[in-house]
Amino acid sequence: MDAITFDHVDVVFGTPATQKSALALIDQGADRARVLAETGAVVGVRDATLGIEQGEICVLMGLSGSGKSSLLRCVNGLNKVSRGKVLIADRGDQVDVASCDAATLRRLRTDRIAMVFQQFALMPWRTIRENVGLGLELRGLARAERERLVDEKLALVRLDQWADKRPHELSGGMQQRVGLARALATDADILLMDEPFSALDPLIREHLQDELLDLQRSLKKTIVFVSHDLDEALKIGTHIAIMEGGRIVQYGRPEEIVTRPANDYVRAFVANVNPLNVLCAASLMRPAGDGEAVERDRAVAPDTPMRELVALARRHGGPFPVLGDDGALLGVVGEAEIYDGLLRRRQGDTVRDQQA
Ligand SMILES: Nc1ncnc2c1ncn2[C@@H]1O[C@H](COP(=O)(O)OP(=O)(O)OP(=O)(O)O)[C@@H](O)[C@H]1O
Repeated sequence: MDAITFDHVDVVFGTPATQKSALALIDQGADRARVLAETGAVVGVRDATLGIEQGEICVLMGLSGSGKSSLLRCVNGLNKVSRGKVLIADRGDQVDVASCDAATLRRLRTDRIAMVFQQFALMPWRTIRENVGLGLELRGLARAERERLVDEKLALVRLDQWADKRPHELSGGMQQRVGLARALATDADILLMDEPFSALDPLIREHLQDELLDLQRSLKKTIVFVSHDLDEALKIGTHIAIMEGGRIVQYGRPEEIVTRPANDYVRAFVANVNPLNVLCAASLMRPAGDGEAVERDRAVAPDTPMRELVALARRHGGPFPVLGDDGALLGVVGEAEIYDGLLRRRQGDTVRDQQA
C-alpha cells in the first residue's frame, strides 16, 4: 500500500458556487485562464493522480504557480480538496484526508504528518529547545520527556550546543535545521517540505540537501518535497513529479525525467542538466555486438553512475560490460558511449530519443 495516494485531485480556490462551475468547465477541458475568466475561481491543481511509497522522497517540481504547494498542502488538509481523494496509509487501512472527520485529521496532523516551511516559521521569543518541542508541548508531553526527545533531535541536526539560544542568534541554515528538528521531534512518518532550502545560499543549501539525504538513510520517512530547482529535485528525489499549469505532466525516477522528457516543458527544464550527475550505465550502454568479446572482470552494474564510468574509462579505457543481477550481459559502455552521453545532453536531446 502506498503511504500517500493522490487520486484524481482537483484543488480550486473560490466560493462553493464558483468552484462548482470551475469543475464543470475543467471537465469540458477548459484551461486555467478560461476558468478564471468565466468563474473567477483559480485552479491550483487539476486531476493529480500519484502514489508515493513509504520511505520515498517525492519531489514536486515545476515553475512558479504550477501547483506544487497547492498539492502538497492537501496532504495535511491545509488546502481543501475540491474533488478527488488524498489517501494516507493508517493502521493497515487508508484514510481520506479530503473527507475524514475533524478528530481524525487532527490526529494525522499531530502524530503522522509534519511540515517544514521555507521561512522556518520559528517563534523568536522561544529558545531553540522550546521551538523544537512545540508539537510535543501541544500533545501534553511532560517537560522531562519532551526535553529528552528534543535534545535527541537537536543532536541529529548537530545543534545540541545551541538549545538555549534564540532563533535570531542562528544563521539561516541553522534555523532551517531547527525547523527540521521540530518536524522530526513528533516522530511523524510523513514529512512535507515546502521549498525548505530556497531561502538559503547555494553552498548552505547543498549542505542541507546532503544532511537531509544522510538523515533519510536511517530515518526512512516518506517525504514530499517541493522545489522549483531541477538540480535539487534530481539530487533529492527518489521520484519526481513535474507540474505544469496545475497538472502533473510527468512522474518518474530522476533518470527517466532526464532521458525521456514527456513534453517540451520538461525538455526545457532538463536541457542544461549535467549528465554526469544523472545518467548511469543502463542509459548509456549499447547492445553488445554479435560474438563481441567482453572482459567480464571489468563488469559494471546497470546503476553505475556516469561520473564513476568516466573515472574508470580514464584509468582503464573501455569498454565495460554491463551485467544484471543474474550475471546476464545487458550491454556495453565504452568511451564512445560516454562521449555520446555528454554530447547528446549538451544538445538538449535525450539519449534514448537518439538511439531510437
Ligand atoms: N490560498 C489561495 N487562494 C487563491 N489562489 C491560490 C491560493 N494558493 C494558491 N493559489 C493559486 O493556485 C495556483 C498554484 O499556486 P501554488 O502556490 O500551488 O504554485 P507553486 O507551484 O507552489 O508556486 P510557487 O513556486 O510560486 O510557490 C496559483 O495560480 C496561485 O495563485
